[in-house]
Amino acid sequence: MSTNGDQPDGMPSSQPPLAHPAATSGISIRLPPATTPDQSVPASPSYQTPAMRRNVSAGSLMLAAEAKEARVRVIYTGGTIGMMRNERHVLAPIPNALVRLIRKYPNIHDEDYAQRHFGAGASLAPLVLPFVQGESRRVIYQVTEYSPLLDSSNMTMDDWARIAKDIYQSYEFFDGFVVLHGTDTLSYTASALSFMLENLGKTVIITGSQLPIFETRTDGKDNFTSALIIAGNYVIPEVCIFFGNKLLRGNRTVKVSSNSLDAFDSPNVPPLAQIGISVNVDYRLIFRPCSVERFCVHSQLDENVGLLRIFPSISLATFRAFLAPPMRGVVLQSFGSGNMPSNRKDLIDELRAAAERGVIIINCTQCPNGSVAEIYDTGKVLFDVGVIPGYDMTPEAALTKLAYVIGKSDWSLQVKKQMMQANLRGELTSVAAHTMKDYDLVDAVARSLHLSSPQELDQLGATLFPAMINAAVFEGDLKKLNNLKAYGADLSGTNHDQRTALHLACQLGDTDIVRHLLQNGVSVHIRDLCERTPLQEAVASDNHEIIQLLISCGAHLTGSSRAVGEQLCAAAARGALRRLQSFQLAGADLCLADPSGRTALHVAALHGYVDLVNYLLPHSENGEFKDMLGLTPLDYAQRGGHSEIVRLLETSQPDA
Ligand SMILES: NC(=O)C[C@H](N)C(=O)O
Repeated sequence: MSTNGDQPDGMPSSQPPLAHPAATSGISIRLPPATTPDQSVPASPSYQTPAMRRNVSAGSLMLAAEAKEARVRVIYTGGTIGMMRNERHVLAPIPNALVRLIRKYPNIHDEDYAQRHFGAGASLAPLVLPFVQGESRRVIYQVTEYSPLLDSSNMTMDDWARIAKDIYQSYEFFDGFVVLHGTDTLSYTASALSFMLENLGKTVIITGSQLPIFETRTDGKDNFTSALIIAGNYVIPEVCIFFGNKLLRGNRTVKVSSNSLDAFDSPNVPPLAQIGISVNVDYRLIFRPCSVERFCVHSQLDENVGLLRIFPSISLATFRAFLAPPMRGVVLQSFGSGNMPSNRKDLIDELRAAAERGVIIINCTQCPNGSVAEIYDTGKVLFDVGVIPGYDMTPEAALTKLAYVIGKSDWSLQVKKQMMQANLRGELTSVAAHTMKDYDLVDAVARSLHLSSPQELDQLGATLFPAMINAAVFEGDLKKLNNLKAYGADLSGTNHDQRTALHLACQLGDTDIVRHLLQNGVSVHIRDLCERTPLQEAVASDNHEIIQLLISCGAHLTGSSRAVGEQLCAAAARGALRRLQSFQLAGADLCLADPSGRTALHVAALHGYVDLVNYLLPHSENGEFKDMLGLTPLDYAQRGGHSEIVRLLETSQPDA
């Protein structure tokens, strides 16, 4: 790995999806046209625009793809991070200031790299994080600033929906997402987004700061750069919060301090990652979506929800008013392990009546730490009147989950209640953790090797488990895979070449194992040392069933359009029809050109493959592309003397 992060020409591209407009312009990252996604509609790949094809065939080749890069979209909503003191001497967000500052800040933006790769002086050019030792990818990022910028106290559910939709619309263009946000309501936004972003496969990090980034002393710079590094380099398919050197699961967080730089805590779950000299991710804690479904957004939240914190001598009038229509969901913040005054028949009757009216009432503790449980008579009384246990959910998570669940108009009341008790995104712990010691198997090996320190054990696990998982995948042994998981192995773990078990299973073409790994949350987005994804392995082995499985899980092609064009041309030169079909199934635009501007159709015409020409023609806009020599597929067919193909191409011309 070169120390400055530049890669030699010809390295496989790390460009995320082909759709990335920077792939065609080589200058700036632009976003796809804004459309409003239907709720729960899967994202559709949009990397086949005619403009893109024209650009590629015109030889406007992507410079950015030459370096090993990751693309991160930054959504800047407001918050102290971008605030300055106004004429009233109080902090308020300043429009159009953040990006201007970043461009001048060499620790956050490498102007030299940006100029070399995206063109000189382009104020729209993407921002570039200077290369970070120890991380494999240089982060290229684009900031979308919202208008108006908001203090997070002014944010509403509509703002959450806007963020969710923006992530949805650009999902395939970026490797990860960072949301800059005020800290006051950040835990609410993080919790809400964790539910709204369904089957999330990429890293989403929300961060902000306690001191403005414009000030000499600021936590904003560190929080922002660490969030960028993690979002670009680590596949953590969760909505996280980065603050105070810790990466926390968003829906487990609470803001615990209004002035400490360590403003957030996750009382019931340890940090997903800690940032010291290096980034240490605890992959065993990552909550992974385990259904074979694509990423989508559910933006319909119900606003008729509330938090009712009981206190000694609370009046019946207050209680009744709070539970009255239009209220549809209430988080009852009870005492201790879920208790309320059991001698207050008036309140209990009110709760029973509300539950019978269909109001969903969730019991969460007022304590910052711990869970509700049926331990005391004063707690059992709530269960008995139909109040649902919220286990160890934070009030923020319980409230936003209620808004999300009640907003699911196609779920019955019974399903909604079940969902409130289910662990949807790692937001609650409903059963005691299993008792098997995580590292039993590794312990046994360690004992025989006389290893003892926790670090040595961890290292042994990280080395042994991927190898053992791969052996099980190679043997097609599902039982062994399950056993390894029970022993504490992370099925998403990577080998030293950064390949996961899913890469191997796709390469081997074992559909059952692929399905099993996907159902166990193994990410489809992890790229190995050579930048290959599981989808590329499936294409290379021409396994259409596996390609479809991966696509239905949100996989998409990555890499520059030129690289795909080269592979299409290579397949066409071999007459490999099935490979072309594999690429098409994987979402590739069959018109993508190689560096000489030649498409698969040019090559198939030159080599006289009639079946390929027949297959490619309907996807090829009449086959009129010109390569760098100005030659069309028809010219190639004529020069090759392939009369059947000449006829096919001539009859496909619009004026034929
Ligand atoms: N530190 C902060 O960002 C606080 C600010 N009031 C906000 O939430 O927008």
